[in-house]
Amino acid sequence: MSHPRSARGVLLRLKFNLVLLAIFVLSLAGAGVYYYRFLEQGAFGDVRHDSQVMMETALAIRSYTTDQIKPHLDPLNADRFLPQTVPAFAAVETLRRLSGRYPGFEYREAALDPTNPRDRATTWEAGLIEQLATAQAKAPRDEVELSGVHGTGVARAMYVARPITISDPSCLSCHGDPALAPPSMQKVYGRNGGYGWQMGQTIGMQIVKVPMLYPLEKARSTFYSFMLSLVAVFGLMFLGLNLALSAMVIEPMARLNRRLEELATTDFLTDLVNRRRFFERLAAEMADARVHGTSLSVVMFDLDFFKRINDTFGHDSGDRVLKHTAVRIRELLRSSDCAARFGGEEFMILLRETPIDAAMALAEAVRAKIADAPFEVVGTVSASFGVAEWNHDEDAHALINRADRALYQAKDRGRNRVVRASDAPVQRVLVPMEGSEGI
Ligand SMILES: Nc1nc2c(ncn2[C@@H]2O[C@H](COP(=O)(O)OP(=O)(O)OP(=O)(O)O)[C@@H](O)[C@H]2O)c(=O)[nH]1
Repeated sequence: MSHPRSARGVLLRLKFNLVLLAIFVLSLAGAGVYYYRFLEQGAFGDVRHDSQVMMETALAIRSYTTDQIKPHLDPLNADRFLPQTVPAFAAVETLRRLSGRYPGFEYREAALDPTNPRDRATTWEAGLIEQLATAQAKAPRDEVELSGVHGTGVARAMYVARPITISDPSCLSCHGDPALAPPSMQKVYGRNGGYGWQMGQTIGMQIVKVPMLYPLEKARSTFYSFMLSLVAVFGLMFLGLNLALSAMVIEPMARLNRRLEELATTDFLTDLVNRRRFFERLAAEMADARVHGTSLSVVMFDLDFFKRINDTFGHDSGDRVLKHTAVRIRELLRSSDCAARFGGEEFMILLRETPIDAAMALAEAVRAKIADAPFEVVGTVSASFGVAEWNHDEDAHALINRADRALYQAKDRGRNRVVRASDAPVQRVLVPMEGSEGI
């Protein structure tokens, strides 16, 4: 009987843990998706910020070159062209030093028809310049900017691009009519590119690239640490809740169930098992005996003239006789035997692996144990016994009926004796009592 109880505990724990696991998996998935997006957005934000800073740095270098360097060095340009006086050159060269320290950070000024061939736009850059030119033409006064992600894997980078649109007429002194351009410049770059520019024309773009690999990897490792700590917290919670479940629910419930089971199967007066439990044990022992081909006997006995004891000494004295009878029976039984108070002053003993002769001997010992020593207050008490061995064909009722008939024969023959049951089945049907159904 302990198996179904522990099975109930296991089932309860299993259900509880499944619910817990489902909640955890859902929470983990929800928190994971939310947190990963949050970190990814943070990484994009950082990269965007870095690219803006870099773009502003390039603009600062450009304007410093135009305002502070170019005016001083321009007189020298007549003899020997100094590219350092060109704002684009100054910005590109300065920020190139930065990429030595921060690999992947790039600044470029790409043009469709550049003076310096190294500034020639790639196909992808040319497409961007077209887009910027279109946007700038639509909104000539606005600060146009395009940004996005370009490249894959390690080369994946965020770019920010701004158009280079001719707004200063002085630009045309070098890039308008080639005949008017400084000869020293033409000596360096030739006359093939970078001329014929118009005011308001978008001739190229400034483009900044900031690598995404590091911020995204940082976001990913933060994400894995977070998820790992969530799993660890859940593991501890899982353990704690299981311990609490055992201590606060499963164990008390099991104790309560054991107590209820005891109450439901024990006779409160004698502490022997009751009729219901006896039939359960009998069914189990019969099944076992059938499988193993062993013998099984029952001893049924009834105290003699018990009504007289009650009437003479009072009901409480009768109760004490019942109690002490149980004590005397117990002293003679093996732990594998089962004694029950069957009802009133009637008792039953189930003897496993016991043939009829051994059962008769045991019944005789019980009879002597009751009859030979007087009970307190009431004195000598005797009992009559019926003993039957199960024949492996009959059901529990037929076996009990045979023992019952033998018991009545013992009464008929003068009481205080043991009678062996006949092998013939009893025609008379016992009225089934509580707990005997279905046996
Ligand atoms: N004190 C006490 N008496 C009980 C209890 N249960 C049944 N009895 C009494 O047991 C008596 C049984 O009487 P009977 O069935 O006439 O049997 P008997 O007097 O023992 O006579 P025989 O069985 O023929 O020897 C009745 O008086 C019941 O009231 C109980 O729990 N306590």
